Amino acid sequence: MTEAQAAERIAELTRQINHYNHQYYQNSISEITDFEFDMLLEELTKLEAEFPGLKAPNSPSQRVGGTITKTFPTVYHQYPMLSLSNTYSETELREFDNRVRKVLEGDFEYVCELKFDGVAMSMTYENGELVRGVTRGDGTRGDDVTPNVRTIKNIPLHLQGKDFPEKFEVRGEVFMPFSVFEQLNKEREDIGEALLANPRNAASGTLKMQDSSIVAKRKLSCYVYGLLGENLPYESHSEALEALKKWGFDVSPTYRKCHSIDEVWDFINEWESKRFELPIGTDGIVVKVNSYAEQEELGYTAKSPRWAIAYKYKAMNAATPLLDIIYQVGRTGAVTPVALLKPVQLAGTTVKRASLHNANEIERLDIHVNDTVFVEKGGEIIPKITGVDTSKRQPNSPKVAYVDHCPACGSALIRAEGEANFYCPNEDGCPPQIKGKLEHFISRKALNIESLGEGKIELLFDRGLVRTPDQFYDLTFENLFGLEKTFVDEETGKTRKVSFREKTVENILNAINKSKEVPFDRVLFGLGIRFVGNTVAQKLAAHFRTIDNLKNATLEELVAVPEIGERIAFSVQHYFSRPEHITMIERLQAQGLQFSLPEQENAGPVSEKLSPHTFVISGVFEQFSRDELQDLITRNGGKIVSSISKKLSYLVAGDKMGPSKLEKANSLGVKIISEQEFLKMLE
Ligand SMILES: NC(=O)c1ccc[n+]([C@@H]2O[C@H](COP(=O)([O-])OP(=O)(O)OC[C@H]3O[C@@H](n4cnc5c(N)ncnc54)[C@H](O)[C@@H]3O)[C@@H](O)[C@H]2O)c1
Ligand SMILES: [Zn+2]
Repeated sequence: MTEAQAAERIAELTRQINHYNHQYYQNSISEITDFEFDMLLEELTKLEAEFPGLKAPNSPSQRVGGTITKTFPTVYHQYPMLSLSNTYSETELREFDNRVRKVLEGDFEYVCELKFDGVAMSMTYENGELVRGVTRGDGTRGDDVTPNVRTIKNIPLHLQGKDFPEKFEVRGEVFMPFSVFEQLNKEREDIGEALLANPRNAASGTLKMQDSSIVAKRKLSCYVYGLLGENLPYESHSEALEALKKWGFDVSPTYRKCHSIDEVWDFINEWESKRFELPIGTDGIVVKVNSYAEQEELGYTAKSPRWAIAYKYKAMNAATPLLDIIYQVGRTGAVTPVALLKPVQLAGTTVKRASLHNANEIERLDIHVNDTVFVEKGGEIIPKITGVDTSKRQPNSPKVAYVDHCPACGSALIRAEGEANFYCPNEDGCPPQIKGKLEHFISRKALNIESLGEGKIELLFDRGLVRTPDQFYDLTFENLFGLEKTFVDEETGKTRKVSFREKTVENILNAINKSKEVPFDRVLFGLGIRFVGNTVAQKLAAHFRTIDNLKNATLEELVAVPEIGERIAFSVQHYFSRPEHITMIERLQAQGLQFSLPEQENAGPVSEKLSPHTFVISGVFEQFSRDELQDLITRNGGKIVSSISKKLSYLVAGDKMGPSKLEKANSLGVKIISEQEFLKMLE
């Protein structure tokens, strides 16, 4: 390669790596696999070594890849948060060991730890109290996300015992367990939101959220793996880990001291498949020299310590022919393509299907009919297609054409601007949407009609007994008794019989009757309005109190509710614009379902003290949730508005208010008051 060719290639690699870094760290999106990314970076590093004159001082090979955001306060790290050099090969791991042994004399120890796949976090403690949580950012400066870190249950706010240093920093990995991730995606699918790609991206996206109460619901977790500070009384990494455990931190019990690189290699082999049994994602092993004095001797490069290396496992993948693509239609009409594959063994399971997410993904992968594709199983349960083996492509094989009509009802599909998914617009006439809506209505968080599981809904639908939720309430013993159907599982060929015996029918009718007591917010959730998940339903119910108020709300009134954006507001209005929906709600009301919050809470204003003032509330408050505060304002004659304008009477500012809001209020001369000052107004 000539120098000119190298320069061109370096420029191209730099551009690509910067782009993927930006997507990964700023937007929590992986456009390519970690392995592909690491290969690009390795290629760049090698070229720069060969042509040192072409190495730019700010090349991505020289810098930690992350970025800081503009939405959180920026904090300088006391100790830089570096990256780890990484390798996928045993040879390079042994080369690392050789380099270490050249510097250190005699025997030394390594500590091997699992590399949990999440987001690095720096936590500072003073006098035993958590005072700050900061992301890695660009390594020098990170985002101060303390309120979000406080919501993580296994990060102690106060330390146990007494023998901890006055001030120190702990490093750890914040991650989302698989079970939480799957539940979150299920909820997102339920309300028609785009699915999150993997638990790491979900964890990093969650930490960047402005509303800590939502972060708390996401159930993040943290394993700590490092201690830093001045004059600490520990001589090695493993001693520090033991101390951290004593003070109440969660240190994964999986680490091990090793006395040679062979022992390290054994540890790596041992976890290669065992890691899949863990409830969280891991992508490798971190090998660290144990003694602090020896770590200092080895030192650092600009980007990573010389005393540690990450051995990364290659994701398990296999090549297999694509047999077909089928299109599933969900409750909200979203169409999801699923690849049917020639069965192939992967990480101990037989894979027959893989998710393709959406039309963009098929386009990006450039899949042609009959292609041989690569499937990969990361930690996630559903395998994914990561690429096409183009060498096996049959000549003249056409590109896969995405369906343009609903496979279930034949309607022409639509795609809203900026959305990845196609939708079937036939919301009240498309069988999978109808069945999906019925299943949603009876689900536990909605009307909770136990004993009407999936197969039974299908049976009721097939017999023409129930098409809309109000028809559940017309069902009688005679309708149901004796109904029967045998289902065949497509995958396994096993059959399952659903039958309505006397006891079953009684249970169902009881549950239907009991659902009339389910509170308004859950009924609202059960209606299955797109983008109205259970949290949104609670907020709407608390704010509007009755279905009539909600139905008649203007767009402006809807977006004035905290957390309700235009997308939700439009969807709510669209729902109530359909006469079929109004008729159905009226029938449900006539059956006695709850369409308002109880009377006593529904009392009118308790005072007119705040009239005729307008309020915007922003940030997190000490004594009240935002909903409570908002309720307090309206019940005392004040009015909540959505945006800051010159006419606004007060901005009630809590902790962690966005800087842009503050700036706007200041520039318009709006009066800014604290929670305390606000409470004074009510005295
Ligand atoms: N797919 C993409 O588009 C894309 C883009 C950018 C980066 N990446 C991936 O991210 C990697 C670079 O990220 P990085 O610099 O954070 O490196 P890294 O994630 O490979 O290693 C450093 C990080 O490991 C984590 N870690 C987990 N367990 C640890 C332990 N026991 N001890 C110490 N650290 C531990 C820490 O968060 C630390 O910051 C790349 O190698 C690539 O795989 C992917
Ligand atoms: Zn359809």
